[in-house]
Parts: sequence; structure tokens; C-alpha cells
Amino acid sequence: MKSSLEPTPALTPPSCPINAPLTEMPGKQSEEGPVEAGASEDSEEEGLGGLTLEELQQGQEAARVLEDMMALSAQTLVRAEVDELYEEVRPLGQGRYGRVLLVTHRQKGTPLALKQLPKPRTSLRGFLYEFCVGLSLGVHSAIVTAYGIGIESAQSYSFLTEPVLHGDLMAFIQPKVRRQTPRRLRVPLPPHRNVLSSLGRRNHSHCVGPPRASPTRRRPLTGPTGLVELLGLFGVHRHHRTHTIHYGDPPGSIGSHWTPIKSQALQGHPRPRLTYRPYRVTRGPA
Ligand SMILES: Nc1ncnc2c1ncn2[C@@H]1O[C@H](COP(=O)(O)OP(=O)(O)OP(=O)(O)O)[C@@H](O)[C@H]1O
Repeated sequence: MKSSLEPTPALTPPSCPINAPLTEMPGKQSEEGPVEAGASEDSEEEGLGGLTLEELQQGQEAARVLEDMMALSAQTLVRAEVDELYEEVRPLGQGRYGRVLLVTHRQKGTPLALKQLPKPRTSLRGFLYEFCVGLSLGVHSAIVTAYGIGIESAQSYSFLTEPVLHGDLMAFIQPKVRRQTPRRLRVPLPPHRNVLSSLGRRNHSHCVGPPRASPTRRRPLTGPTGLVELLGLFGVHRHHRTHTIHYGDPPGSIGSHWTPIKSQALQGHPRPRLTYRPYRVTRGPA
């Protein structure tokens, strides 16, 4: 169960007395007055903070009900020390604003969860807000039931809920981790499209072992100097998408665009990365 004393925009109770007018509750209408139904859609959405008129009205109605509930609960708070009424069994958890204890009713022995919020850190209004939101939501079958018992002690405010003794739901939720496929079942990733196109093949059998020297008709890997093919055989790849190589260029003139991957092969890398890119072989300036 979440404590809502944190100043979240939607749930934080405004700092006004319990009997403050309804306009001070969350979901109140803006000071410009009620929004007219005939306003244009854009300006309506801006004025309502992204809510539809219907959603805004529902929010205002819920705020009114909550305000009434808080006013009634303030009048019916039990003023007592917790240990007069309940026996502490063990702590159930610790939240940011207080602790939750497993207690039993001293006379009936009923087990209950008691959420205790220390007064120095919790205002009466903040406590009532937490208590009443819990009461409202607790009717849902998937949310811990809150009992309508609020206690004011010298040092704390407390309220009681149904105890959940099988642990925190969060402990049962597995983080989303990608399941590892056993190595023997793994399918090798297809090579980069350019490898296929530059080698003129549609399967990736050529990825294992040295690149084939045979040029294709579509994209020859070699010019008359044999330069491009030579670079490929020596395991050279480049980072950029295209590069113009002029016939007759000595290998040294390729410059820093080219990175040797020979070292990978020498270090026993099982599959030297063959990252051929489309080469553009042109005649150089005369
Ligand atoms: N009814 C309950 N039954 C069993 N354990 C509970 C119950 N309510 C709370 N707890 C345990 O106590 C812990 C603290 O609960 P609490 O409601 O104070 O804070 P929270 O909702 O976890 O966080 P926050 O401090 O932000 O409100 C929970 O994480 C949970 O482990």
C-alpha cells in the first residue's frame, strides 16, 4: 500500500483545514471558473490539463466524497495508545512515512496490519487523506482492505488494514529479463546486408573463413590493380559507408578510414568480422 503523503500532484492533499471549502480539494476547477462545454477541443484540453470534461467532473465528485469522508473520520478517530488496544506481533514492513506492524486485537485476537505514521512527520490532514484513500480503494478485491479504524496516539496516527501474510506482491514479480537461449540452439545472426550484396550471396555461409576471392558480376571486388580484393583478404574494413578508390592508388594512400582486423584473427578470434562495405572503384584523375 502506498503512502500518499508524498507531494504527488494528483493525490497530495492541499494544505487547508479539514472543513475547507470543496474548491480546495484535488481536482478543483480552475480559478477562471467552470469550463464551458462549447469551448473548442484544443483550448478545452489545455484548460483541463489533458482531461476530458467528463473526467474532470468525475474527479471533482470523487474529491467531494473524499472530503466528506475525511471530515467524518476526523470526528471518529479513536484516541488511545496503540498497545492498549493491540498487541504487537512483528513488523511487516517499513515505508517512507511510517512502519507497518502485525498486531492482534487484545480481546478478540484478530490479526491486523497496523500502519503507524509518526506525528512529527505527518499532519492530521495528511493522515486522514492516506486513511480515507485507503478506505476508498480498499473495497477493490485486488487491494488490501482497509478497516475504518483510525487511531490518534500521543506520538502517532495509525490505521488498520487486512494483513497480507504471504509476503509482498513485488517479491513475486520477476523482473523482465531476456531468457538466454542455450548456445547450441542459437541461430547465428545474419551478416550485414552489405556483406551479402558485396559478395552477391544471400546466405551467410561465407562468414566463416576468409572472404572468397571470386568477384561477382554485380559488384566486382577487384579492379585491375587487385587493390580492393587484397584489402579484403588481409582483413581490412572501414567505418564509412562508401569510399572511392582510384585505380593505381597504393594501399598506404587509403588512410585512416581503413582499420585492420587482422589482429582479431591472430588473437584466435573464431570469426574475424568481415565488414565489407560497398566499394566504388573509379578511375582516378588523368
Ligand atoms: N497490509 C499489509 N500486510 C502486510 N504487509 C504490509 C501491509 N501493508 C504494508 N505492508 C508492508 O509494509 C511495507 C511498507 O508499507 P507502506 O504502506 O508503509 O509503504 P509503501 O506503500 O511500501 O511505500 P510508501 O512509503 O511510499 O508509502 C510494504 O512494502 C509492505 O511490505
